Amino acid sequence: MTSTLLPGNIVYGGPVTEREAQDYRSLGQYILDKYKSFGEQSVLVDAVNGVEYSASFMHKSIVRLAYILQKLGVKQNDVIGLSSENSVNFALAMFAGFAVGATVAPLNVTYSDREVDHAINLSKPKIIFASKITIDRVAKAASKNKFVKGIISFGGSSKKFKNIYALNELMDNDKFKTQPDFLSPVANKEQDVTLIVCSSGTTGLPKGVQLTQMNLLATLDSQIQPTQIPMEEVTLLTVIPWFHAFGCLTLITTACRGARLVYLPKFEENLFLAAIEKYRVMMAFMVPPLMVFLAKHPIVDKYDLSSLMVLLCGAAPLSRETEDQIKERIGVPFIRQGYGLSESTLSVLVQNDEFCKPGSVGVLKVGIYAKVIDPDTGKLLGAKERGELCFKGDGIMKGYIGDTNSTQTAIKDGWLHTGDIGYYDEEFEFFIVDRIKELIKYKGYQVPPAEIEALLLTNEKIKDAAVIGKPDEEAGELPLAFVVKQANVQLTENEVIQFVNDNASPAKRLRGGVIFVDEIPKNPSGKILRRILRDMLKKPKSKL
Ligand SMILES: Nc1ncnc2c1ncn2[C@@H]1O[C@H](COP(=O)(O)OP(=O)(O)OP(=O)(O)O)[C@@H](O)[C@H]1O
Ligand SMILES: O=C(O)[C@H]1CSC(c2nc3ccc(O)cc3s2)=N1
Ligand SMILES: [Mg+2]
Repeated sequence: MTSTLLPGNIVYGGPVTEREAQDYRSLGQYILDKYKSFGEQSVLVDAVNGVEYSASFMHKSIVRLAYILQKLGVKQNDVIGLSSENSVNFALAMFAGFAVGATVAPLNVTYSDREVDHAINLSKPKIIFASKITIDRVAKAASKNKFVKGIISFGGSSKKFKNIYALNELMDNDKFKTQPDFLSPVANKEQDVTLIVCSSGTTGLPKGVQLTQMNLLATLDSQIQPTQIPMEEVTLLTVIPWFHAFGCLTLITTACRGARLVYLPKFEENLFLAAIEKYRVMMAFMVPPLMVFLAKHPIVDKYDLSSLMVLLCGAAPLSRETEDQIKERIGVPFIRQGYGLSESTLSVLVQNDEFCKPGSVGVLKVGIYAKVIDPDTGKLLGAKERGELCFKGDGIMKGYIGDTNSTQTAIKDGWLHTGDIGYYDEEFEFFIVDRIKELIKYKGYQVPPAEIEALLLTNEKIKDAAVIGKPDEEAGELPLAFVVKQANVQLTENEVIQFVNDNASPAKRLRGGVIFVDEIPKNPSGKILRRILRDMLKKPKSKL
């Protein structure tokens, strides 16, 4: 399927022809019915302890937990918080929340006390699920906010909040064991918010992105088109956190497709590679730092990764060099980069067999419209012209919770303005350049840090790198690199500067210098936290 150009330089990914999820009464009902139909098939695998969960186990447990939530007073459109690393309980809690027609609000497990407080004040959950590692922070935040009536613990406890229930005790209680099935309330699909995901907070405080029942159901339908990547009965691996849009949406889509999803609660080098080998993983969800790990880390050679057929990568820029290195090193036949935002439910662009030029993020998914505009004038641009990417389609969020101003800036006439600069070529294949906010302004040139980072990563002595603009009175900003050296190598600032001089256009030279660091700060979905690097620059040199 190729995209078409509509009048006014609008690119269209083509119609959604398959309809299935949209005809259900709710997302919760769809997931329940899907799990029921998959019977004893294994659908989730905990790669840490090797426990496998069947679809019928998931169905039975979701039904029971849905009754429990109702007994605890959770009603349709009430909000349920969910603060946990990837675990079977995360999936059960989310799907049971969907079943009762509640709005599920996953919370980042790395949030500090202050950030948990910020996030729950956006979504105002009545009940919060918390795991052992988050319960103390959740309890503290709950005690300060009257709207939280109870916490359901996956393990562990806290003295900071009175009303804590243990999930296993609730589930074992005979009162809740009676019913074989659960009927989800009929949703008002266009209006009811089923998920509130927090944006990553890369450019500021995280925003509460409200996704409706229809956003999710329509996205699920777009995923079952014959042109999309098939996932039925495929073994997939994920370590992307489920509290993040990318992780959360891929958990939901794989659940509805009867895939076997092997998950890790956090990234651990050996465990990640061992899981691919042990479970003969065919597809893995990836973010660029994981791709760089596969491309560069010495221990990768110790594992049999021959089962890997597809790597699905998104969330941050992936360089064509890293892509090539992986193909050469482990011979993965397909690398499929995608591009999406919390605000777009899942990816809006993805590569396929036909459109997979190195460095591209692929073509529009079915049902999605795109346009590229001049960020200053708003003028519509054509092929090969760089500008702000805007998208329209069924997956575009309802809005940011409690923030009409930001919603109106982000969505105009139904078009989501992404804040990302990119372009499409003559075949309507898209390329991301960088975020508008992160472009370095050197003497009137716009320098995308992602391009310099990609170049630096091609250097064998460099393990990781990040580039920011260093404020400069004369030039505006000067490109400056933070560099992590590979173990046991000699590398000087001058060598790095020379390397860029030899391989990039003059505006990209590292005129701001090079700072060697032990690690590049990144958030759990693999995005470089440039604001932390900027703060480091402001501090006196001795503290670096
Ligand atoms: N394949 C990709 N290549 C480059 N950038 C990508 C890709 N996929 C996603 N992104 C980036 O991720 C962004 C969406 O991420 P997300 O919704 O998680 O939050 P965020 O934009 O990082 O944070 P915030 O909006 O809170 O500042 C996109 O706007 C884009 O900048
Ligand atoms: O649709 C797919 O097949 C995969 C390929 S990569 C991808 C992504 N989805 C999101 C959703 C949110 C976000 O911030 C980034 C991505 S990349 N989806
Ligand atoms: Mg954003």
